[in-house]
Amino acid sequence: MTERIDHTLRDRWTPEAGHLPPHALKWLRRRTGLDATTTPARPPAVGPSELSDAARAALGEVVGPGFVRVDRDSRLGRAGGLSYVDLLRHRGAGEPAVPDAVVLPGTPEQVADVLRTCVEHDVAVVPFGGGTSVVGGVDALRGDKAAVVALDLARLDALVSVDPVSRLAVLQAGVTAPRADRLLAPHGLTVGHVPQSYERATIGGFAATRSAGQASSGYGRFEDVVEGVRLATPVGEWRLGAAPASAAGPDLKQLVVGSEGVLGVITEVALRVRPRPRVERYEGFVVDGWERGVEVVRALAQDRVLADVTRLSDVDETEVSLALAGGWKTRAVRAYLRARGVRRPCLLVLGWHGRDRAEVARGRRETLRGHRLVPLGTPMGEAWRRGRFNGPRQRDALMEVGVCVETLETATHWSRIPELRDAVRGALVDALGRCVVMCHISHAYETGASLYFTVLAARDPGDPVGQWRVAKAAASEAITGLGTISHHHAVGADHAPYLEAEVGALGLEVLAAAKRVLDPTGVLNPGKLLPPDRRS
Ligand SMILES: Cc1cc2nc3c(=O)[nH]c(=O)nc-3n(C[C@H](O)[C@H](O)[C@H](O)COP(=O)(O)OP(=O)(O)OC[C@H]3O[C@@H](n4cnc5c(N)ncnc54)[C@H](O)[C@@H]3O)c2cc1C
Repeated sequence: MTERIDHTLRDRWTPEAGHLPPHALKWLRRRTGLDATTTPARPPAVGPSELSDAARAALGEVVGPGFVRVDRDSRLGRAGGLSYVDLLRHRGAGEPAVPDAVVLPGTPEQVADVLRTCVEHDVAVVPFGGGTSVVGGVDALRGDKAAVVALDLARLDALVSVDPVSRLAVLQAGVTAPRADRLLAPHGLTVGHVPQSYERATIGGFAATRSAGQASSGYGRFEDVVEGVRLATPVGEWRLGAAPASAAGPDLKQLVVGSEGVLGVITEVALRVRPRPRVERYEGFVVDGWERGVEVVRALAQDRVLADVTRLSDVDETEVSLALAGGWKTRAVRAYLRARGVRRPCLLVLGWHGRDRAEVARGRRETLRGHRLVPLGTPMGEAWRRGRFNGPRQRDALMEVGVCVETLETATHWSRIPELRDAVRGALVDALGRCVVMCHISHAYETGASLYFTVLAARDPGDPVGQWRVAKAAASEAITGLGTISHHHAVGADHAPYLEAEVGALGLEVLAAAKRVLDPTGVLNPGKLLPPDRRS
């Protein structure tokens, strides 16, 4: 293994502290009423491991004793994901659920043996990839089991095979996204999957959550690029994906993709890969008004000429981007937009990938044909590309100064986009009072699009977790019936109560039946995906 993510860092994204410039702080005070008094972080309490000596010894026999860890840092480092509430818990507001041990198998066969051992010893198993879940997907819940372990897949980090003729690559589940690109680069290939959690998230995690990357318009969502899966379950191994397309019954592979570790542990994924683009071009444009912007993106999607990256910010998100950037360039952009008569600027970032300049130019021409957009040029597009992984660092900086900052997402059909956006915005504002709610579309389809919300409010120092829980519940209620409870963050523990409204009681029965077959004793990821009364 050539690299490891430092999972001990759970109260922020990276070791480097984030930084907010004074003008941004001033703007935040004005818009949210923030007074910037913060409660100092305190490390959470960690109780003793409840894994029995017999279970620990048996797991040690499978993976080697050094790969069963019960020390405080290892356990705390796999306690929960990286949502705002997770970060709060690791700063001392509420207690994270801490696994009794961390188990690090080195091969798919060891994963299968770990599962059998956990069944024998009544131990719950939480599959853990990059640990970037923002929906409670890796919360160390034990359900009705005697103990719970985090099954960290970091050692499954190899490129298994490449078939350049078929453009297929098989990667082990613990390979992180940057490592996948590095492993495929010598073959001239890429997965093209670039979510904002790119730096930490894994191939297995993407498959388990039906992730969507920033270039999903060009490369597809993750489930579109999964050609096959290898799944370890307590009752045996399951391999799926014999051909590029098949009429051999329902697509069972898609039952595994998105199963969030409740049906089995994905150990390998066969991926449809593409030639690495040699040329990438990103440009910024402005559209006057959100409604107009939505019309443009819908037309691009329905005419099948979306750029590989297509991202439309609403007026508030555009305002925040400009306010946080500050400086003379921002003032110049504002003056330019005023001069062009733009009253409600909405930033549209478009990015094209291709083998050469000619291909990129062709794609650009097709996208822009017939649309009158106000150009901001490549500097604005490039600035977005450079900063596209900065969100989590900005979140750390905002948390440092006492901001409640979180995101949530959904998707719906074009005809319902205005209603859904208004409903979610309204619910968040009602719950939080003075706050900033921003929204963007970054995944568009012929029939609809995702809506991604970012919320900024002054943190309630008395009950920060409760403050967000109330707002999140209000937003989830608003989404129910209008859109999906998750376009790409998945269900986890947080959205499980809302799944029935989306897939129906029969849908839950089908999932529960699959779980009874593959995980009869219910050791796999208790409390996730299926609501509590449907798990067994
Ligand atoms: C700052 C930030 C930005 C994000 N941006 C995006 C984005 O742009 N697009 C997007 O789609 N998501 C995004 N996410 C959410 C998250 O990164 C994705 O859900 C990602 O797919 C999770 O990958 P992971 O390896 O970290 O999985 P984990 O968080 O470790 O696990 C996620 C779920 O999958 C299960 N799981 C993990 N590995 C396996 C396996 N091998 N077999 C079976 N089950 C498994 C876990 O038990 C858990 O339920 C973001 C998260 C953060 C914190």
